[in-house]
Amino acid sequence: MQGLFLSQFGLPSLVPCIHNTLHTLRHLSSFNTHYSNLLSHGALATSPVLIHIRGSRHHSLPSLQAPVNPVTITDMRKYLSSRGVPFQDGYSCLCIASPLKASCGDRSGAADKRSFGLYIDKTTGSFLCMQTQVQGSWEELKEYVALLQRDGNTAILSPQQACENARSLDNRLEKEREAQEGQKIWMASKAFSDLLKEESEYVKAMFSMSKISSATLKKFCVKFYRPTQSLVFPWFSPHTLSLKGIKMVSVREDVGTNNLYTQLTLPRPARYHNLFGLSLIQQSDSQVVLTGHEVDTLAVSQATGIPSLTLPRGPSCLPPVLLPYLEQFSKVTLWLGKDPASWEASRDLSRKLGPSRCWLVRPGEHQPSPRDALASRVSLSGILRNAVPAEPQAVVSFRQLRQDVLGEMKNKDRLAGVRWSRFSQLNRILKGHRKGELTVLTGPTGSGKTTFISECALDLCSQGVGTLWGSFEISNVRLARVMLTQYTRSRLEDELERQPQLCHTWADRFQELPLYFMTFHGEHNIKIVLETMKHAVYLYDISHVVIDNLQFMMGQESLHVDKFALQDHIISAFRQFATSTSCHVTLIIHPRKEEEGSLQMASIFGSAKATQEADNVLILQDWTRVGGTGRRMLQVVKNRYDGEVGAFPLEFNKTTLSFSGPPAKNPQPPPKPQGKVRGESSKAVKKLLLLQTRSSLNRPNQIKV
Ligand SMILES: Nc1ncnc2c1ncn2[C@@H]1O[C@H](COP(=O)(O)OP(=O)(O)OP(=O)(O)O)[C@@H](O)[C@H]1O
Repeated sequence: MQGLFLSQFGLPSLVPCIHNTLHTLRHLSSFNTHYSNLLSHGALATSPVLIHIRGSRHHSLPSLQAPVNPVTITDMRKYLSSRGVPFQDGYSCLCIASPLKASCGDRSGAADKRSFGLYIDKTTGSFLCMQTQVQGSWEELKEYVALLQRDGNTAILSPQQACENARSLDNRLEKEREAQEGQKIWMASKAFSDLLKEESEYVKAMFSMSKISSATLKKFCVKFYRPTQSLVFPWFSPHTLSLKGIKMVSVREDVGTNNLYTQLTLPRPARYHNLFGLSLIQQSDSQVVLTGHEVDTLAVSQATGIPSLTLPRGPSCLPPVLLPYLEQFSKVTLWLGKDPASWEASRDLSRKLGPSRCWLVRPGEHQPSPRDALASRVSLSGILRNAVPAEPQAVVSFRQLRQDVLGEMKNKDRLAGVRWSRFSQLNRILKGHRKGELTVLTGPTGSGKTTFISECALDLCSQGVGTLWGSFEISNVRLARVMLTQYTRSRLEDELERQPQLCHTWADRFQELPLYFMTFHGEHNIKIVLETMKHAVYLYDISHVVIDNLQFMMGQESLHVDKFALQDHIISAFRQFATSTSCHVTLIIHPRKEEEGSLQMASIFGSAKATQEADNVLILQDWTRVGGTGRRMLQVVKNRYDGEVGAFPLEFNKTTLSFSGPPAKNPQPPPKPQGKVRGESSKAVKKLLLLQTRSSLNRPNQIKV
């Protein structure tokens, strides 16, 4: 699967490397063949997550260290013009008549002009042919164009060729397996019209969508799967209208009035590229409302009649492969939720979509989420009319800033950023991890800087913060091994022999984290690193980049360049990157020299530029150096957000390689990711359970999910 990602987007220097990590662990404790047998006989493939791992385990990683050779929009335009290929300049894509053609005709009759275009992503050059669904890199597209011009004809692909063009056999089989599972669940799910009235009402209440009419649910083909009490949202191919996948959302009762929901997609999230509602879009539609949740789309559509689509993985992620489907809209309104994080996300996503056509709904007391607005009878059309343009203005008055200022005052805590779950003392001082900031960490050689920042970043990543590592000093495999140990809070290598299944269950969960690694090792040029970071932000919605460490970017430059000036230049570049992409950058910098006593702000290598540009400066103090007991202390010496500084002790645990909390006595697999939903439904869950036990409904055969 990782291979698909890489070839698909032509960015081979970003690889999730859990495969290698397990490989290393396996060697460490002479991992036996028993586990492989279990896998090949499918004994572990009881859940979609395991299916995914089973498939990916057999893949070999693509070649690392391939050069990043980004193509610019100017290059693309020039190339197409020089080849005499007419193109349309869209918002985020260039559109050409596709040189590819599927050998099977369009069977649905639903195809329109849009379906025959080939869309080229203006940022990456990767393309998507709507009719054949072939995706590829800019280089591959150039090959197709050359082929077309040589033969003077359209390149005819069979559907199978089309599939194989972008996917390995393993990948295809895995995908087909997932699709079959999805199909089974879909077939066993009930349309709302087939539920008893009482049951239908309770299900709606359970999912806080009492005001969503049955007609709307029918229009969007939403179903209910009784065995797991889940809403099932379909993913239809916009071209053939066949079922490509599903998203299941389930509610679990929580203490108090809140419920927890779990979400599962088939295919799994990395491949779930559904814009829910796309099959209902007409060619003539020129405006759309983008939401972060399916029920919000139902609410918008029902209350306003305006076409609405849901992002596949919540408010903060828009895979670029979906951009071609949004090209037809000259007005896109982003209404992603009711919290400040959704507001930030909408501003970030508007950059991808082209800000000139984007309008943003600012969350506020009178502007809740679409689902809540419908429930409390607030006019959704009115809220949409209040949307503000996303295009930044050069000069503004307080009148335009007023809402933002008041919003910041009201949501002070939430704006402080994502809070660490493992480092409460860091929350006390820094308040949270905020987008667009630059953090500098220093500490004596070997004091544990990498280990500490690895745990901090992992903590955030586990909460959904897309993270990209640039580990220039230690290999990605070693780093991922440290992270996996920190994630499980146990020595997994000791468990591999006794409980291989448990280890792989942990690895499965770890693999689902939004975590990526640059494959640069040793010294590298800052320009290439920055280019890779920019691409990662665009492709994977990364919001935290860790660079370990700055010194590895210095050696590539000419010997004649002044070292301090060079470092200043690199720091400015990272600062600018953080600001322009809204991405947090954490930069490890070695201290100036081995100084006696504890380190100070001035101990950081180079001029004062690093500490001037940084929003946060952290020092990992080694107490042994000042006659202490060997413990470490983290000192926050700069905090631009609210000025609070301070220090707290860090206790290192050698078993778990962690600076936080005790080791797990019996490591258990972590719970699946969960989120909170409104509390309307706790009672409804109980009632539904009662109703289902009492009623004489015939339950379909349970399918193991
Ligand atoms: N507080 C600690 N006490 C003892 N060992 C530690 C501590 N913190 C980290 N280590 C161990 O020390 C080794 C080096 O740690 P790490 O690579 O994190 O240090 P570093 O400061 O990043 O090193 P460098 O200066 O070379 O970049 C690792 O094996 C790690 O497990």
